[in-house]
Amino acid sequence: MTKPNIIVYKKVEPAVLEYLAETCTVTYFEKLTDVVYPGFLDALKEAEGLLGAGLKVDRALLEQAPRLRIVCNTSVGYDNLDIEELKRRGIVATNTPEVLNETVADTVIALMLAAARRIPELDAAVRKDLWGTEPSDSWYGVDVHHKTLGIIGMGGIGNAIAQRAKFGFGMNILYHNRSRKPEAEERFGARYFELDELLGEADFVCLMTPLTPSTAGLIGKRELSLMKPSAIFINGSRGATVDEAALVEALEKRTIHAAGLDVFVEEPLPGDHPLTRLDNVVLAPHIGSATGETRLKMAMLAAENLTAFVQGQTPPTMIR
Ligand SMILES: NC(=O)C1=CN([C@@H]2O[C@H](COP(=O)(O)OP(=O)(O)OC[C@H]3O[C@@H](n4cnc5c(N)ncnc54)[C@H](OP(=O)(O)O)[C@@H]3O)[C@@H](O)[C@H]2O)C=CC1
Ligand SMILES: O=CC(=O)O
Repeated sequence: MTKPNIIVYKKVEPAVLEYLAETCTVTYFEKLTDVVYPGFLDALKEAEGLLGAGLKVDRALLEQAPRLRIVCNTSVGYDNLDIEELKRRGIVATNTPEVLNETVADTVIALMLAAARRIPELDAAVRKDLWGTEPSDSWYGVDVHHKTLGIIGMGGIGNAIAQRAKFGFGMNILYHNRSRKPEAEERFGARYFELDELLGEADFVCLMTPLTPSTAGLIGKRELSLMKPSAIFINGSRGATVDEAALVEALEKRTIHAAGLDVFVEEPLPGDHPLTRLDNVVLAPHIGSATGETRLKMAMLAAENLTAFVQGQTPPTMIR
């Protein structure tokens, strides 16, 4: 029996490619910088499966992919996929939930600590030989422990953040979500708040929703104005859940204290972006899940989804 042609468009471990090659004929692009990347459109014409993350899979792309039957994201977020259009065409889509929860929560906590204790700024000062010349109180930060954390989006990752914040740092947990989460209320003593009330109460506001029509621009000028002047805002979701211009203004005018950001409207973030000029923001290059161990698990889960599908089974983490 001939093996179905598939495209892997993101760098994955050789073990993942070997596993896929057992059931599929793989065309591999380590990094796809553009859909007109040499050879990609030709491969797309024959492809029955696509595996990777971030590629915008919309009607225009699907017009170029007449044989496509499955799209496997190596990410939990799937805002790159036009799900309605895929469904209309009977194409299955999968993502990688759960396996990255702990790693992304570590990143979010790292951003909270780095922003509160000004780690990147002070690292730079030490390297510039300023230790000993600056008065020590100019390097003071703010405490994280026992403060109030407001989590917007109490899903898999939100819960892993709450776990760390509650039991590691003794924080008081508030949350806002599309639906109530009795288990989180029970486990972390998390209290449900409407969005505006949460913004006014929290010392740390952490945004962890998917990017959807209902969350695009969820945090804008008005929402930023509701936060405390001492608030630290963390975005681990997607850049477009926040009005970035309004966030820059709030940080510049210090109407909020600081921010820690892993995601941006334009990625990679341009080197001359206004955010890069601010010393009260910690910037990370969308590395929430980026450890070797977790990225391997994510790629393997995507590969298992694809393999199950070509073998006539239901993929384990199908988007419904
Ligand atoms: N920075 C990074 O590297 C990473 C970023 N992410 C981002 O994080 C997102 C969340 O991941 P994950 O926790 O696994 O997803 P989950 O689906 O487990 O959780 C998302 C939560 O957001 C809630 N939610 C959805 N829409 C709204 C809304 N309009 N208002 C309030 N809450 C809402 C959901 O509510 P309900 O329970 O009612 O559905 C759910 O509880 C991903 O979609 C991705 O965009 C993920 C991984 C890494
Ligand atoms: O941003 C990463 C994801 O898994 O979603």
